[in-house]
Amino acid sequence: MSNHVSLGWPAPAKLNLFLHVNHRREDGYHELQTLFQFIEHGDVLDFKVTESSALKLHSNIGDVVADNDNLILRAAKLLQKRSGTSQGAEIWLDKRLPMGGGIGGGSSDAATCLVALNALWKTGLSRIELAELGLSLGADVPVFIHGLSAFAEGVGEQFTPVSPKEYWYLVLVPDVHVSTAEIFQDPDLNRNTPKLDLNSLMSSQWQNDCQQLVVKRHPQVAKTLGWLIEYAPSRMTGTGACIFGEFELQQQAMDVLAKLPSDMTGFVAKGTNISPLELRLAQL
Ligand SMILES: C[C@@](CO)(OP(=O)(O)O)[C@H](O)COP(=O)(O)OP(=O)(O)OC[C@H]1O[C@@H](n2ccc(N)nc2=O)[C@H](O)[C@@H]1O
Ligand SMILES: Nc1ncnc2c1ncn2[C@@H]1O[C@H](COP(=O)(O)OP(=O)(O)O)[C@@H](O)[C@H]1O
Repeated sequence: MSNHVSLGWPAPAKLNLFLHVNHRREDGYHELQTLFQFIEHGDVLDFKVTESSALKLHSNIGDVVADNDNLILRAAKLLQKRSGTSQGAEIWLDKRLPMGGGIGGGSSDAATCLVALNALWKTGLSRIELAELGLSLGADVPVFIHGLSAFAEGVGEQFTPVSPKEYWYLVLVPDVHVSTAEIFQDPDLNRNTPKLDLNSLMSSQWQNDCQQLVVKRHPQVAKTLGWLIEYAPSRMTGTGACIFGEFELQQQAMDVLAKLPSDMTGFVAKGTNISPLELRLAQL
């Protein structure tokens, strides 16, 4: 086996351009209608295939996430089990995305790991099979595996590729952790938005049904949204806490970033309807 390290596998972030909560099911899960778009900003993973089945992760986040919980190692183990391969891997994670902010970094890492190792181990699973594996790790993993901006329904597992406008975004990261479970359990969540067909959704005004509640519960999110909305149409992604504003031009987003108060953080990135992971896969 060679010492070759396969470098530069991107794990991009996503934004939920809209997020509607339609219904709470008997099992407590919520049916959603949401529009995912990737952004050109994310974590980066490197992989070295090994002959022994051991899996080893090196990362720049230390032990913030225990190995047993890390979605990268959990994804690699699942693929080993499902494919029966005897190979292992050494994996390096360069974590650049804020964690738990609704931009999907953990899910994207898991998806990149499944797609990259399936190629490097030559385990030959189809995209659909990989997405099925990924779904057991989290509702947002399949869209990252398919790699195209998509409208998703159900609990996020049924989707249709769509091509929303690729704006430049200024993404602000409030220094607060919003628990997805807590938001979905909150009696005040607006969970009864009527389901609409895709055409009506694409042409209606986009909103995030979790935003009002998160803003009420977390003053830091309210303050961040209140600041950004003065400069651009802005909303929350996922169950928070990140807020994004949309701009026609990179320079406009950079100009607003330059005005950011010292107690706020953020970054500028372009929306893209094809995941950067697809481009890396095509280079193999
Ligand atoms: C709602 C989204 C939109 O992108 O939020 P973000 O995580 O991105 O903020 C995701 O689909 C989230 O997916 P994921 O982050 O995998 O959620 P999970 O860990 O599976 O769910 C955490 C908890 O939230 C609740 N939950 C989650 C998803 C859903 N459709 N209905 C729910 O009621 C459940 O109580 C679940 O136990
Ligand atoms: N590789 C990983 N990167 C980020 N978070 C991870 C990872 N593996 C497990 N996690 C766990 O998943 C949680 C949610 O991660 P993340 O995907 O960044 O948030 P969100 O779904 O809100 O965008 C983190 O708080 C962390 O405990």
